[in-house]
Amino acid sequence: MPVGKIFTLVFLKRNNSVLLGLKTRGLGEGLWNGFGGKVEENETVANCARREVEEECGVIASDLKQIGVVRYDLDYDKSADVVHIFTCSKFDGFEKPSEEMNPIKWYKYTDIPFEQMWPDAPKWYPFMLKDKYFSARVIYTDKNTIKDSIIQEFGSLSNALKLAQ
Ligand SMILES: COc1nc(N)nc2c1ncn2[C@H]1C[C@H](O)[C@@H](COP(=O)(O)OP(=O)(O)OP(=O)(O)O)O1
Repeated sequence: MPVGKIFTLVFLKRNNSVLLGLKTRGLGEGLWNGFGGKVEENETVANCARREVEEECGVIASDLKQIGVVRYDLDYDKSADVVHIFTCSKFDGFEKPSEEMNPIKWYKYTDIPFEQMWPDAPKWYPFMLKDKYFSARVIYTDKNTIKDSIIQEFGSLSNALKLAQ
């Protein structure tokens, strides 16, 4: 399946909590997620991650670390999307909601609202929360149904990125 869109998704962390936002529009509307969006033309993945965090929750990320990648095969769309996953535990400014993510809320790692998130989230969040390098591939038959998935942990990011290609 040809890769269509490339996205970023960033998780700010503090005291065993992660900042999530409720998406108010577009892809994933009504679901809690990290902060991110489409990589623009002539933009690096890391610059996209930094820009989206500032646009969507108002802070400047200073130690962004890419830890994984998820490839989504969307059977219903006959296309595949790739989402680059980052974590960040140092940032400047105060987090605030935006037009696209409102409200925002710090969730304890033990209290994440998986019932109001994309169905794939519980599969790879454990790796993200532990800052383990990982690669995942998820096949959706429709927006609510996962046909198959594979998640693998790696010792380095470069190896993790290979599986998603
Ligand atoms: C298909 O499954 C998905 N699961 C999860 N957990 N997250 C996903 C999935 N598909 C996309 N995402 C993430 C990737 C991005 O962080 C957002 C979607 O970004 P959006 O479409 O809002 O991108 P923007 O560039 O911000 O869009 P606008 O042009 O509308 O501002 O969800």
